[in-house]
Amino acid sequence: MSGYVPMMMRLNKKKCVVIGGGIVAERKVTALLESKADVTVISPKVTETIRKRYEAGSLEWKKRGYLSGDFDKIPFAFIAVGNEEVNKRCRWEANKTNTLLNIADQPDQCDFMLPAVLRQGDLILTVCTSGKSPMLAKKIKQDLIQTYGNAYSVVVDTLGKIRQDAFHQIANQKNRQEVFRKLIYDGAVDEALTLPGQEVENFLMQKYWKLVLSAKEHRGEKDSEIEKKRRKVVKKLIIGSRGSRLALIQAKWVQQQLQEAHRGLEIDIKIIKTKGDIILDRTLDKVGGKGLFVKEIQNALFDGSIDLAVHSMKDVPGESPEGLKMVAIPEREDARDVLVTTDGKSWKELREKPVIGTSSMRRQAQMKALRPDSQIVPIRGNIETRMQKMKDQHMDGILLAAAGLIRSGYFNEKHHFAFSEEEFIPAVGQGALGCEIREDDVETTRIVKVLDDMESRRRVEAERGFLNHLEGDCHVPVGAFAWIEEKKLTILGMVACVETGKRLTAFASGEGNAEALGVKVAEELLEKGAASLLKRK
Ligand SMILES: C[C@@]1(CC(=O)O)c2cc3[nH]c(cc4nc(cc5[nH]c(cc(n2)[C@H]1CCC(=O)O)[C@@](C)(CC(=O)O)[C@@H]5CCC(=O)O)C(CC(=O)O)=C4CCC(=O)O)c(CCC(=O)O)c3CC(=O)O
Ligand SMILES: NC(=O)C1=CN([C@@H]2O[C@H](COP(=O)(O)OP(=O)(O)OC[C@H]3O[C@@H](n4cnc5c(N)ncnc54)[C@H](O)[C@@H]3O)[C@@H](O)[C@H]2O)C=CC1
Repeated sequence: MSGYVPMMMRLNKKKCVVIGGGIVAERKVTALLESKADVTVISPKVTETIRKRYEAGSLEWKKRGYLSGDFDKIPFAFIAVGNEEVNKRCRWEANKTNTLLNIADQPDQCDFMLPAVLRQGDLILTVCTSGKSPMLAKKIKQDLIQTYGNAYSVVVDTLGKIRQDAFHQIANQKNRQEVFRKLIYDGAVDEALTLPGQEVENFLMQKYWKLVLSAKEHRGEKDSEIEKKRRKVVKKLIIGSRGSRLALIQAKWVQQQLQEAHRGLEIDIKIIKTKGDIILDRTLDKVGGKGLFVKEIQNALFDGSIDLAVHSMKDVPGESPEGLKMVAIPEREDARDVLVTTDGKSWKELREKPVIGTSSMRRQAQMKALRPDSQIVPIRGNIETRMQKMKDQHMDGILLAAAGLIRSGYFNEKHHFAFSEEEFIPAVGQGALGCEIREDDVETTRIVKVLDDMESRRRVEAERGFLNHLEGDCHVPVGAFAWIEEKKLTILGMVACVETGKRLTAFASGEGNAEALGVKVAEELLEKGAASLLKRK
């Protein structure tokens, strides 16, 4: 038997008549209702399920046998009576009314037949044996579940979003298809299928954005006038940043990355002043230290004066407040701490009783752990001020974050000794930036999401899970460092004592939820007695 055209049909409100009310009719009715067809069942008796659907008002039921005239203005009819005489009359009438017919017990008289169906969300796999062996069709469908499991539903959904976006991003059809081809044939989809469900979308989006970016770079693509018109017009974006040199460097980096990803997008940087007088009139007095600049910039997001805030994740305490979200954690910079001296000594080579400048409890405690003889002096201000103070006050060294030095263009191996992350555990989120926006700002989400780096995000999430669980803040020497090797996330957490320099550490590895892994390490530290160190503020 041949000559079939497989079609996906949407029966929305189309009139369909089902003659017969047995178990086979019931199966057809179920399929029809799923497609929102306007169903009439004609049968003296019906199954329990059909009756319930009738009572619920989902279908019409004519409690009688088939009568000629039943197909009047009916485009589709299903006969499941099991009576050759009835089949014959139906076939004859359907030819006159141009009704397409399915006869459950006479494949050779069918205009169309129903396949066995496997659905994974919007992925629909159908199997048909052209009437030769419906049971085999059912078996093949069941076998297909092994290969096309649940995960496909998310993959299909995500590819759908990507494809929609690509129509805006990539005007040229060939280039667009090349991006799809790379995602689908070169392993990205296969890899996505091995990930936990909640990570699939993020993973594929990353791959997609990277392809879009590199394709544009390689071609040095220029928009033709027509392409420009086709491209969706995006509004101007305003990034909010603190005014320090480093903060501005970070904001400008984000600005540049976004402009590369979305040609023609206008982006301005607005400096948010962090003066005490502005703060006082907004009842922010209770938020101390680091949280202060973050809060102010978040307020600018809330009142709409900026669209995007660029934070150093190290400065962001706890979760985003309700109404805001950290939409992207870009690829993380070096997370290590650095000993800055005039001649690049390591901590071992420092003279006896070295004078070291730092105001961080975490750095102080760890310096004490390495060099119990060191004398810590407080030092504040931005990178430039601190380096100047080191010279003016003849300190032996100061402790700074590598990321800040690198971003500011100061890092120099001759003067700087970078600790390994294990010997000197970094602050939570050190070296990572966070892009925060209003939660309901769909357009900015779309624009900024391109910067999100899944690995960096997972690492930071683990570290923050750890910190939040300990309820640590900048007054307690807490540190954590997470890294990923062959998809496996490992986090090393630490709580230290400022006076003794004693460090308590714990670590855990896993592939599941990053935040939970951080919490696990925090729990372990609490069991080891971290609580007493945390209380001593
Ligand atoms: C021509 C067709 C017309 C149509 O109905 O559209 C048709 C006709 C007939 N089916 C019969 C029997 C069975 N049908 C099933 C099951 C299904 N039958 C379906 C479709 C079709 N069945 C169309 C062809 C599709 C194709 O060739 O692939 C499925 C795929 C879709 C659906 O109906 O929704 C659904 C699986 C749903 C699922 O995936 O679960 C089972 C198994 C079971 O129920 O477990 C049996 C018993 C075993 C056996 O006989 O093989 C008989 C003989 C009746 C008798 O012996 O008296 C006839 C008439 C004949 O062949 O003469
Ligand atoms: N296509 C398929 O997937 C399958 C088809 N079949 C065949 O389909 C037919 C129906 O199977 P079942 O639902 O199990 O049978 P069934 O005997 O349970 O149902 C027949 C239904 O038709 C109704 N009926 C009887 N005379 C009628 C008339 N003149 N007008 C309207 N309705 C009438 C009955 O009240 C009953 O509800 C059988 O011939 C069976 O061999 C069986 C299995 C699968």
